[in-house]
Amino acid sequence: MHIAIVGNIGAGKTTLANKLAHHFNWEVFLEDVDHNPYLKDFYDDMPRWAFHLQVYFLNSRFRQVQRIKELQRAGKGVIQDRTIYEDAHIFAANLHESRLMTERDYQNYCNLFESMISMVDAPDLLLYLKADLPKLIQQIEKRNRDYENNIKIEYLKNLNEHYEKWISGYKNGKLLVIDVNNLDYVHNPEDLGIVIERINSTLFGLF
Ligand SMILES: Nc1ncnc2c1ncn2[C@@H]1O[C@H](COP(=O)(O)OP(=O)(O)O)[C@@H](O)[C@H]1O
Ligand SMILES: Nc1ncnc2c1ncn2[C@H]1C[C@H](O)[C@@H](COP(=O)(O)O)O1
Repeated sequence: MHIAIVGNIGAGKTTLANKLAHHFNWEVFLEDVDHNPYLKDFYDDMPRWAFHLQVYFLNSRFRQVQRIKELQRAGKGVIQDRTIYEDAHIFAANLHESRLMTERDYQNYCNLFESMISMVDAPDLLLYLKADLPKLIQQIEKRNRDYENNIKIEYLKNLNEHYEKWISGYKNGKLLVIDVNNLDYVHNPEDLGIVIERINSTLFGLF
């Protein structure tokens, strides 16, 4: 079983991924953030570092996909925090549309993505955490990563629009959309229970 959690920056993916991994006793795959050699530079100067960062994330996500396949073959369950689809359909597409990535770099990136995606299996469940801008801003501030302090509201808004468009056309497998605006699974166990019930019901038809 492979559940992938998708959603905008600060939506609560990592927090939920850890909680679900604990609940189901499955492996968790988190994003390569703390050791990412480009992320801080990217936030300082997006046009300069956009392509480098996208290639870095694409490769790290692709490696993750290979490790997830191995675990699945061994019969293990996996929770994944963010997917390779989001790199291309959300972040790279947004950088291109916002003219922060050149046409030439974007086409080069898309060709690379196309070569890789044929070797990627869709998750058994794509769990989209849908959050409005105030919730995202509040949670990004709460997390307080220094390089994210200058993220523009416009950037988050554009990413949210890309998420809505992508999710509305997602046909690769089961999809569960959870509005997290009024959920607090950090402090309220009942809220975590609601999410788990909805996952069980979507995956196994329970409840
Ligand atoms: N539903 C929630 N309610 C309240 N706080 C949350 C919720 N989800 C996440 N948080 C908090 O918001 C911050 C960002 O969450 P995180 O899981 O790192 O988001 P993401 O991985 O999507 O960027 C963390 O400090 C986390 O404790
Ligand atoms: N593909 C990406 N392009 C640009 N930025 C990205 C990409 N994937 C992740 N990020 C950024 C967004 C956040 O600042 C960190 C971690 O993501 P989070 O949603 O907080 O888990 O990396």
